[in-house]
Amino acid sequence: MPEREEYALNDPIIAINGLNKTYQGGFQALTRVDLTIQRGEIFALLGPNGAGKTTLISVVCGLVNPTQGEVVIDGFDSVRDYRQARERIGLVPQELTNEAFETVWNTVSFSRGLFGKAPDPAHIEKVLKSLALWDKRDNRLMTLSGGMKRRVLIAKALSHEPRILFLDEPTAGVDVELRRDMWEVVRGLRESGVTIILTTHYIEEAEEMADRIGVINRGEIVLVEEKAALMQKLGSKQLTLQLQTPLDELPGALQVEALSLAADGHELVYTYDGRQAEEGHGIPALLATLEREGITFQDLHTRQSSLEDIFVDLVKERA
Ligand SMILES: Nc1ncnc2c1ncn2[C@@H]1O[C@H](COP(=O)(O)OP(=O)(O)OP(=O)(O)O)[C@@H](O)[C@H]1O
Repeated sequence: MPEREEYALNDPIIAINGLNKTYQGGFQALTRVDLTIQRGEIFALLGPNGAGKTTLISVVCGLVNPTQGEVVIDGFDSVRDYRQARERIGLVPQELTNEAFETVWNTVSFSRGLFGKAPDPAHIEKVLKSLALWDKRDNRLMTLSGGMKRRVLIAKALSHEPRILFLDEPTAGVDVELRRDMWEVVRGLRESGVTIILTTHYIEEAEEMADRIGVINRGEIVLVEEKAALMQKLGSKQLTLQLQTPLDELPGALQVEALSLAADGHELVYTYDGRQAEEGHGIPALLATLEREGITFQDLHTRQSSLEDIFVDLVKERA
């Protein structure tokens, strides 16, 4: 393990190596998890219910001990150097666990104190302003809306100036508008230099926010990829041509894997990704073949597979 002094700025901010977690009672929630998180990125951890997302976050945050393996946070071991490691992390938990009768200001200031940090009203003010909570600073938590309560959780997590922020299902159960608000908040935090790891069920959220995406299923990381590369590699597109005259079957020249007839021969469906174009079966080649064969079409539309399709396929494959 690297000594703290040797830790370079371009080293990953989190390095997880060979992590296993077996809960008392014998349930293995994490199996050989290796994962690195780069400084300043937004990493989305996707997985179905019970996949191990919260367990993984809890181990990284030092709340749950690993059975095997290690986590190094900004150069500090999460077990051996617990205090230094934990100080670097802000955790926004899934559940709303606020003191109903406290004010926003007191709650957030108190959280900072829990990390042994000296009071810093200027920092608390900055955090509250960045989360649009400044006007509510003297309000009791019970008087806030659900969305504001969630922001208070983020403010608490940021009170001690962490470099890493974990958001466990940040927008579970909130309406679309509020979800978009939260995304703005998270983007702003990234711009201020905070590394962000979020877990989510909402594929749209990962698609919208993440620089990289990890998929966890049954305690194993089954994929980690740049979002753009993932979409390109696994995502496919479909071109549907509505034929002028229906076909009973595809002529020989069109009998390739990527092509099929649909809607009783009224539609020709072409499923493609970057590969077909490289192999000379791209759209121009298809259109040229159609012309040669005298097949005409009256309309067309395209559809791109979403991260959701990719995710469902991945998790299904390994079920
Ligand atoms: N304290 C515990 N003791 C025993 N088993 C546990 C404990 N905590 C979690 N588990 C089990 O470990 C597995 C992973 O749970 P975890 O909460 O990490 O999943 P998750 O991916 O966060 O799920 P969700 O999306 O539903 O929050 C589940 O099968 C869960 O029942």
